[in-house]
Amino acid sequence: MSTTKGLEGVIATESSISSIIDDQLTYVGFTIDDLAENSSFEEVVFLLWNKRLPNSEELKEIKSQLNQNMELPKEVIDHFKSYDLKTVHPMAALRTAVSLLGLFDSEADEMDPSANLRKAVRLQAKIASVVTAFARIREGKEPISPKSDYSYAANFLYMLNGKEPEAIEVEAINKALVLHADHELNASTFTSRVCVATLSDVYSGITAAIGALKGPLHGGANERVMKMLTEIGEVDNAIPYIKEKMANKEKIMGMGHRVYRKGDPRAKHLKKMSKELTELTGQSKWYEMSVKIEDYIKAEKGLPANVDFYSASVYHSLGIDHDLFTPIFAMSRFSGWLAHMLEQYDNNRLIRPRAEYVGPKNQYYVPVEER
Ligand SMILES: CC(=O)SCCNC(=O)CCNC(=O)[C@H](O)C(C)(C)COP(=O)(O)OP(=O)(O)OC[C@H]1O[C@@H](n2cnc3c(N)ncnc32)[C@H](O)[C@@H]1OP(=O)(O)O
Ligand SMILES: O=C([O-])CC(=O)C(=O)O
Repeated sequence: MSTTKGLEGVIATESSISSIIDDQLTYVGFTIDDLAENSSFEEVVFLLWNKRLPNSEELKEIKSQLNQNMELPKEVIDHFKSYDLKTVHPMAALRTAVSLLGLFDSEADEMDPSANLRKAVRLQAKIASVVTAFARIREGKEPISPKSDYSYAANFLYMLNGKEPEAIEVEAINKALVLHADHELNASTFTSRVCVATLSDVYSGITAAIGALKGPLHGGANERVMKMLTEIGEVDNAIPYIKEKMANKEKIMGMGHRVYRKGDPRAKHLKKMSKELTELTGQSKWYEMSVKIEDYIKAEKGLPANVDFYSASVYHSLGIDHDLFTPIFAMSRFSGWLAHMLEQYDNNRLIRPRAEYVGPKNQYYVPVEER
C-alpha cells in the first residue's frame, strides 16, 4: 500500500455539482464569474440541488419556501438565552443549534429523496436565523423575524442589524454567498459525504461539516485574516509583519490552496468588493494592506490568495463581527453540503478507505502489575 498525505490528488468520488479544472470553478457547468455577476443566492441553491437553473416560477417558489421556513423553534432561542454566550464561538453555537434543530424535525430520519429535499429547504432557511439570533442574543437583543418580501441576503442583514439594509450591502452579501456555495470535495463537504454514506441523516452530516469548516486551515481562516490585518494596523507595517511570520514558519491566513496553483477564481470578485466597500466606508487601509500581503506572498512563495482572504475586509466593511465571518461562509456552504449529501444518497456506497499501519508489531501482553 502507498499513502498520499492529506489525500492530495486522490479522486474519491464522481460528482456533477461543481468542478475545478485549470483553476476555473464551475457550478453544474456555469462559471463562477457568470454566476457571481448575474445570479441570486436562491438561484444558486436551486441550481446546486436540482442541477439546472430555475425558471421564474421555480425561482419565486424557492425564494418563498426559504422565507417561510426561516422562523426558529422557540426552544432554540431559549437554548441560546440559557448560556453565557460571551465565551461561545458562533461556529460552536451553530454546530449545536443544527443538531438541536434535528430534534424538532419529525422527518429527521426519513430517507426518501423528497423528504431530504424538504429538510434541505428547512435547514438552508434556518441557518440565517440561527446565525443572526445568536449574534443578537449575545448582545442582549431579541431576535428579529424575517421579512417575506426580502431576498435571502437582505433578510440575513435585516435579521442581524434590525434595519433595512442598503442595496450595496445586500449585493455584497449575495455575491459572497454565491461565491462560497460549493467547492468540489473540500474538507467539510467530504466530511458531510462520509457521514451520510453510512446512511446517517442530513442533520448529522451538516453538524459534522460545520465542525470541519470551523478549523483555521479551512473556513476558519477568514476570521484569522481579519485578526492579522487588525494586528498589522497600518499599511506600512504589513510587509515587516509578514516577513516576521514567515521567518517563524507561521502560515499566512487566507493564502495558499490545495487545488489552485495560479489563483482562486473567487478571490478577484471579493478583492473588487473589498476595494469598493473599504473606500466607501473610509477604511481603504484594509484593502491596501491586503494587496501588499497578497503581492508579497505571491512573489516570495508563489502562493495565491484564497476565497477567505478578501472576504475578511468585505465583511469588516459591512460592520459584521469578526467571529461571524465563518458562520457566513457556513450559511452559504450549507447549500453545497446539502447538494453533495443528496448526491451521495442517490448513488451511495460506504466511504471507508484504508490506513497503512506503521506502529509497533509483535508485542506481547504483560499483566499490569508486571509493567
Ligand atoms: C475555504 C478554504 O478552505 S481556503 C483555505 C483556507 N486556509 C488558509 O487560508 C490557511 C492558510 N493556508 C494553508 O494552511 C494551506 O495553504 C492550505 C491548508 C490551504 C493548503 O494546504 P496544503 O495543500 O496541505 O499545503 P501545505 O500546507 O502542505 O503547504 C505547501 C507549502 O506551502 C507553504 N504554505 C502553504 N500555505 C501557506 C501559507 N498560507 N503561508 C505560508 N506558507 C504556506 C507551506 O509551508 C509548505 O511549504 P514547504 O513546502 O516549504 O514546507
Ligand atoms: O476546496 C478547498 O479545499 C477549500 C475551499 O476553497 C473551499 O472549501 O471553498
